[in-house]
Amino acid sequence: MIQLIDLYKEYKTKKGTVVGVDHVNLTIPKGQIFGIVGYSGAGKSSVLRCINLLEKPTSGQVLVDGVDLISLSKNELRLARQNIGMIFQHFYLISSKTVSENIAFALKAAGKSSSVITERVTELLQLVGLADKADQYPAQLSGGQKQRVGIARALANDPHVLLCDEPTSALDPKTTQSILALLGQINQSLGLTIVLITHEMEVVKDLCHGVAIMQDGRIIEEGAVYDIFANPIQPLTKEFIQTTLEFKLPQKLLDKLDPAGKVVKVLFRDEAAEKAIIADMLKASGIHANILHGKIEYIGEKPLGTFIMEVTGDAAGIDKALKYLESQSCGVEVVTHVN
Ligand SMILES: Nc1ncnc2c1ncn2[C@@H]1O[C@H](COP(=O)(O)OP(=O)(O)OP(=O)(O)O)[C@@H](O)[C@H]1O
Repeated sequence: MIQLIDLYKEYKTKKGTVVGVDHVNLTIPKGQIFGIVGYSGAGKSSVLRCINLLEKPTSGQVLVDGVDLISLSKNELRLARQNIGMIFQHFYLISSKTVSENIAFALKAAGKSSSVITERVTELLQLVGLADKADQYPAQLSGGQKQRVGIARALANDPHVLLCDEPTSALDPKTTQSILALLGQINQSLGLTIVLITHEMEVVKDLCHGVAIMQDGRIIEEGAVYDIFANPIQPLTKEFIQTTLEFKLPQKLLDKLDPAGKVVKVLFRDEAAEKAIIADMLKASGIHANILHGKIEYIGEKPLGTFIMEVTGDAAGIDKALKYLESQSCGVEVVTHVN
């Protein structure tokens, strides 16, 4: 488990003091994949780098498996850091060393014997699917393969925690999927706690159990990924979720909308996503609904339906229809801009 207690980090620059992390409190349960989302400058990297004290917090506490890292001596911290692996957007492999040597480097630094190193490197290469690339150099690898080496190196000393700093931002969508699948598999098979920072909500949806949204050094919203998608509160959270909806209504269609009607976004949560609620709503209210966009997806194991529809009819009927949806635990939002 990772606990950040009143974590505060400021940077002294020539232009003055910059606050990177502004009194963050966060608990990440053991074995979770936890996403931290936010725009550039929100403080994601600062939080992540405080978890292994790559950045020393100005104040607050960082507890990993109950151990307060800030209170440790230099030597104790060196050992504690072996429990915390890290991977990076730009991989940071040593270009003059082969794939095997890059992975072995982390084991050598931890003082492992050469027979242990040889055995462990072989094991790790198998785990990340690079058994045939052992003697290649980083320049001979694709981006996805480089990240696999980064993951193997980070796992070399059997950490309990893996910190991922935008691990797929430099990769194409297909490679991104394969790296996310590998991280998911590692989380399952090794029970590793993974903290992943990203600006892509899609990554969070596909991989994470929990998520925190950051803005200006603070966590503005946090929770289980399904709950955040099904019931976002903060405008910024809604904005991030909107980026995963992958649709744009044609302008021609928008021009034709009835000015007396309303365009509503409806979230069908849990079992509501699998029921014929729209048909029941029409029956109950006598209004008309024109579906402009709709999809049902599964986040984790739970269904979430998102529908955009134009509702027309008398005002009382529209009101009744929207109230009916709310009574069925649907999230209802009247939207003027749907793009
Ligand atoms: N070493 C540093 N020196 C001075 N200011 C810093 C330093 N590192 C971060 N900051 C500042 O702290 C704030 C948070 O930065 P941080 O890199 O943590 O955000 P981020 O959300 O990870 O952004 P990005 O996605 O661009 O990496 C920003 O205002 C940034 O300019």
